[in-house]
Amino acid sequence: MPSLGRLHLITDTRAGRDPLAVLRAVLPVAHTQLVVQVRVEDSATDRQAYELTRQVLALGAPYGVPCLVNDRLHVALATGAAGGHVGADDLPVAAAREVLGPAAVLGATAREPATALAAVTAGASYLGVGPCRATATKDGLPPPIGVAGLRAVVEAVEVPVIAIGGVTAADVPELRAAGAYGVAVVGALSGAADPARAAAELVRALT
Ligand SMILES: Cc1ncc(COP(=O)(O)OP(=O)(O)O)c(N)n1
Ligand SMILES: Cc1nc(C(=O)O)sc1CCOP(=O)(O)O
Ligand SMILES: [Mg+2]
Repeated sequence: MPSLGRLHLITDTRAGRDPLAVLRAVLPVAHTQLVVQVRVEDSATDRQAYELTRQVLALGAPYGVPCLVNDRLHVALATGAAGGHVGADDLPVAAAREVLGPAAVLGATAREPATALAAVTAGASYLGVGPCRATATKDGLPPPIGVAGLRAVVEAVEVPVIAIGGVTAADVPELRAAGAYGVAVVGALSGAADPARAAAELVRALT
């Protein structure tokens, strides 16, 4: 399996956002470290998820940027994406691994060491761990686990840990010091006045 990028851009498909414009801006400056995770609103149709994934794949291909699909693993398979990401409300990790096959990248959400270890045992190739900070991007999250919570997970597993939830470039040194391999962001890029510049700052902090 090729090495995982350290900057995971999660698509922002909320009203008023333009995930493909953000991706076009970010690709030239971040492609060496970039992974794109296609995440659509729960209300989106599979067809919408499929079309967005195809567009992301087309934009990322010249740069060799891998694309993962959140939740909807059939969309990952149908589009030839590199893999997927699952959490507590999605297919169990072992089932997701069965669906995607042994070569795919499979991320799983974990918030504490026990579930992290279980996810890795079941076949996760990386973990998304958070929320590290408070975030308005997603409703219904538990309280932030902070840097200490992230470190506890890092110490329990041997796969890359991707910190998520309210992460900005300013947080990266502390998260990396705690053992995070990389970060996953929505707002830090999608909400930036200049996404290319924000991506460059994130990559500089991560590498
Ligand atoms: C890298 C990364 N980490 C965590 C998540 C969250 O996944 P999940 O808990 O399944 O929640 P939804 O994103 O599906 O709402 C993620 N997507 N990516
Ligand atoms: C989709 C998602 N999952 C999270 C988790 O902790 O499981 S936090 C999150 C949203 C991340 O967006 P932002 O970078 O804008 O905070
Ligand atoms: Mg999910």
